[in-house]
Amino acid sequence: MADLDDQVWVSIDENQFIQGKVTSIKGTDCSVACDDVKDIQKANPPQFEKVSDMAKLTHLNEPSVLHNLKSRYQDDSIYTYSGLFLVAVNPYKSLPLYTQDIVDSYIQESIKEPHLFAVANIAYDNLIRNNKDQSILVTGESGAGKTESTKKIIQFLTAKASSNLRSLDQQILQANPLLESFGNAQTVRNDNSSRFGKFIRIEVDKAGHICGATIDWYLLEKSRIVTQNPNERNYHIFYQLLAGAPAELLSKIKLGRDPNQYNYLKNCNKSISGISDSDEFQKLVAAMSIVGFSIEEQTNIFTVLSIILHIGNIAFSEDRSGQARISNPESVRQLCTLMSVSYSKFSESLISPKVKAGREFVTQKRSASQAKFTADSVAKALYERLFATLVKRINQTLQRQGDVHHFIGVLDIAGFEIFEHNSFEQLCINYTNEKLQQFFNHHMFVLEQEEYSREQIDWNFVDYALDLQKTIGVIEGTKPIGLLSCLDEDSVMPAATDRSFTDKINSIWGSDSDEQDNAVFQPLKLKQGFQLSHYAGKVEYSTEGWLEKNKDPMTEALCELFSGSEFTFLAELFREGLLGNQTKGKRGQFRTVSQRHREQLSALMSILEATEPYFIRCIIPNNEHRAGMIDNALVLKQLRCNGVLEGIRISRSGFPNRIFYHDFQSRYKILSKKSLKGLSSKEEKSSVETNTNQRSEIFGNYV
Ligand SMILES: Nc1ncnc2c1ncn2[C@@H]1O[C@H](COP(=O)(O)OP(=O)(O)OP(=O)(O)O)[C@@H](O)[C@H]1O
Repeated sequence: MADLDDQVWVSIDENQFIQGKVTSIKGTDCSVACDDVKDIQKANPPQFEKVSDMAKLTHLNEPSVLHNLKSRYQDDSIYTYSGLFLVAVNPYKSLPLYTQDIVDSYIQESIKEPHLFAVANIAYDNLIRNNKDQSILVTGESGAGKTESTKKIIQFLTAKASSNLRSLDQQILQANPLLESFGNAQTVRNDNSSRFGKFIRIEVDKAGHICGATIDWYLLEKSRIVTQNPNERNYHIFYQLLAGAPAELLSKIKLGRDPNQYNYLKNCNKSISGISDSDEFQKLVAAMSIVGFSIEEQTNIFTVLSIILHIGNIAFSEDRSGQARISNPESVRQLCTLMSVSYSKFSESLISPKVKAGREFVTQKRSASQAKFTADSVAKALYERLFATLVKRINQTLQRQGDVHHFIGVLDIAGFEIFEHNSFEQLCINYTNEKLQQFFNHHMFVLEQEEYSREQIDWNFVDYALDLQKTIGVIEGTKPIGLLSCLDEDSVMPAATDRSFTDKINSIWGSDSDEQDNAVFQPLKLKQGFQLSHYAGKVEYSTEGWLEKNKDPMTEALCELFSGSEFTFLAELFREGLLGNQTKGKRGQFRTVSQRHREQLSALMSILEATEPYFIRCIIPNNEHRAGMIDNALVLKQLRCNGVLEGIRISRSGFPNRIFYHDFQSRYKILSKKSLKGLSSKEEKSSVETNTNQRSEIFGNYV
């Protein structure tokens, strides 16, 4: 409880706090100089104003954290430490924080202010000192600044640990425009939104120089190829190609310049204000050359993009019996020439495919909408495979001969998502974040434990990683069967539907036990779906379309057709193992999206667990993309979702403050009976111990 004249925070609703001063205390009643209070939390003394590490705050509560971030942000101090986290608030304006001079200052450690460079610098130094791999985990919601932060970390590392080969540094930096052209798109939240997650490992040799890099990618948003919201766009590359490619190239790959000619591009935005797609194309081609793509390879890649756009233009009609027909056969013939596959086989696989029934093959009749669905699936699969090849090719260039001693990995992955409508994609991303948060909690636990035993302090610290296990168990568990395994089972059952899958998981996880109100899984009463409690909050998932979303869209016949193409680049896209998912499962089916994601995630977690991690939390300050403005509710929501508040909760359950003996002496010497002047550091320590033992009622457990 607060004392007279204390500065306090008063909550006026869940997300708003105002500062006040205690004016009188009578018994349990307390008057504060402000109105409408619900809850009071202590404010910090003035010397803590704008502290660069919030772990130092005497009162570590939500309003203090928000106030501190906000007042620093107003001074353009966008980076703040919060214990193990570096919090980065998107400035939405260009700040002079990333010049070569600033890079040099962080390398020389002449600036102490929180910064991405400071984190990267420590990671590098620890790699050398501790002889251990390092990882920097950057998360945040869309538009929060993850990709920009990742680029800056890599900029710093290439400067600090510059390779002996200048060309390699350049290639690492230039891989980015390539990834952005093919993996980023305009969305309502961000004009340059990454639609995939990535883990970039910067590899270092024994001498401490960069000797290579490897990029892993996760969960590319394939649906965007086929449909986009009206205020968004398809992937940048399509617009860049149409706007910037020379006329001869376009004519060679059978493309026109106008995006309105293509179904996959015409129903959404065509341009982004302030961006020239044509200039971006020139930059892309330059980057492709630096990364080592030959002109032939570039043309092959652009041809596949043309194929995708033409697949989107295949028009289907139906005859009287409901059998699909291709109504623009001439254009589809041209498309087949571009693909170097037989027209009859291709059209058959779309409108009347042969499928295995027992030992025999039977011809299936397809409606126009079914045929369109298959064509769209082919386009999506082609794009994903093209993206996979591109990254694989970049990795080949970035892998140098020479011994990789250790790496610093930078993970740039979407943060926790709670939308109005949450589907399979949100479950995958939230599951990933749940695992990453568990990793963080466990790491924090281990560090605390080490610290306490070093200081020989009695402790009873809980491993908060276990809190998250219940939810993770529901998603990935095996007993009785987790959501994802259940989905995989149903995805290969001919008779299963989204409804039957939902009923099944509800009956497994949503039993009517006494504990049901507290259970992490709850069936939804009014909708087809379920609710899951994540550390960041409860999320309702709708299960519509999950079976289709989870299946590999390519049939065996289509894979065979493409892998037999004379256009070898296209055929190679269907080679075994490209997506790591083509090794067939037990029943001869292709791997599902969920299987692949679980495998990738588990590989990622094993890598991360063997590293020393650093955590960067990017925050979007407002939804208007405006500089200098903080939306309290929005920022608090993110601090909850990204684990910063969870981290604070955990620190508060231990010993929240750590003060050097010397600082402690100067701050509290007035309370000591003895003179504490001129003590050696050893004496300082013992005098702090004596004084705190005597006055534990004053210091509580703060030291
Ligand atoms: N440090 C920064 N300095 C200046 N502007 C920034 C900075 N960080 C982010 N921005 C601005 O915010 C925009 C969005 O940032 P970014 O693309 O990095 O977000 P993101 O978190 O990666 O989003 P998504 O998940 O959608 O990919 C950038 O295009 C840029 O305009």
